[in-house]
Amino acid sequence: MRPAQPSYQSGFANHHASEALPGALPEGQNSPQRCPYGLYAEQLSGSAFTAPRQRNLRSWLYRIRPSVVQSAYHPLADSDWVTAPSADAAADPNQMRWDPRPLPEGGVDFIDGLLTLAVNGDASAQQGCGVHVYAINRSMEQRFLYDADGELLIVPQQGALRLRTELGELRVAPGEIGLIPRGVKFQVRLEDDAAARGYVCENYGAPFELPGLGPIGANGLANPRDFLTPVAAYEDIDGDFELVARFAGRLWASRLAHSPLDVVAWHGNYAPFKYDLARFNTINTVSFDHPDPSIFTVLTSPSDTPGTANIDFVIFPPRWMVAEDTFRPPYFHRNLMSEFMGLVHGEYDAKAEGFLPGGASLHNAMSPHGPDAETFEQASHAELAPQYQGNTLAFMFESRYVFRTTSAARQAPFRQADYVDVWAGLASHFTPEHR
Ligand SMILES: O=C(O)Cc1cc(O)ccc1O
Ligand SMILES: [Fe+2]
Repeated sequence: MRPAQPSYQSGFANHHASEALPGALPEGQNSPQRCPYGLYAEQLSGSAFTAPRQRNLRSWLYRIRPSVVQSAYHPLADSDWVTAPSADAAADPNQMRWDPRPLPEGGVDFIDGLLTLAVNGDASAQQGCGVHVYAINRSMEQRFLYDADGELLIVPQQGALRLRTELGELRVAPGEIGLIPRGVKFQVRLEDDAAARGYVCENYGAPFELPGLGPIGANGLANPRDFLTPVAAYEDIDGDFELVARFAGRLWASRLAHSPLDVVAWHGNYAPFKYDLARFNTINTVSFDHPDPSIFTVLTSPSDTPGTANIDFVIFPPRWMVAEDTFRPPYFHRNLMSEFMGLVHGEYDAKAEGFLPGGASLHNAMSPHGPDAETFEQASHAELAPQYQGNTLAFMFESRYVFRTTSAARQAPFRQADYVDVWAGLASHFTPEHR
């Protein structure tokens, strides 16, 4: 009943309808007295009932057993997963950078393999996010996870993942992203490779949505139809299963005697999705100067202040550089917003070396950053022919809230202690006697 290769329905936050058995979806209503095939109806609400229609999120799930059929929750031991606010997390204006986190030894699954680098805001207040890196070499078999604290934006860097969710299955490979909405039960399996690594933005705030396009017009950036949501798929298996809940910054576990992936049909607009970042319609200057990276926004989680995101998810994809008489790489910068960056593959145009695929950097509010000395030197003298920058895929989680790093991030052996020195070679070239 569960597919070898997943099938998808297209469209961002569409009102989808899907059934794995013919006629499993009730017609014309949500809660008939008796559901087809003896299924139970269960609503999953991703917004307040009274959220405005454009922001209202919910799906109706038709499942073999309702989710209440589980044991009591009991707390699990703490892991490397940290949630804001946390006494362990410290605000620090220092620019920070990390090498790729090493892949694990022994069997480590997605829950155990999640390590938090930074958090901001307050999960219980539905503000801010957690930034994690996962490094795993084991599939989740008998255990499942849901996150009550936020949605999970998963950015694989190495190794494809199979995200098996209540609402169907997604295959997400490096160069793609996957999103698991708050509360959706799922498990992560390794698809082809023995190990996998990537980044996760655990968004405590408003769910990610497509940014407004303003003068760009009706099309461009991430187009809605390229977002893919799974079709319904279920398994009817008895056994000993663990359902792990992330709740208010702790892990809890409940036991089930059946697989929680027992949703035979569902309809609604609250569902997981994937997106291939290669589908991003990149828009940039064809004249001069370096536009602000907001032109590369894939998804935004708005805050209560217009235009000032809880988190923007921004990518730096392959693109042509054609700007004339321009310093082409990212400019020197101090920003109200705080910038966490990762690299999926290739090179990032502001950093000649040291920012590696699987690595990360953090430039907190108003901390200066920008091209390293070598990049500045090269780009100041480069011949400005049209140039295709093909070997690159970087991304940024940009937030209005200062990122607080975990002690594990600050003390990590893979942290680059000397990062600030990448700018030390920027000497004065000031020549008052020559323009
Ligand atoms: O590398 C960075 O810091 C991100 C970034 C990229 C860019 O093109 C312009 C500004 C900016 O902060
Ligand atoms: Fe910046």
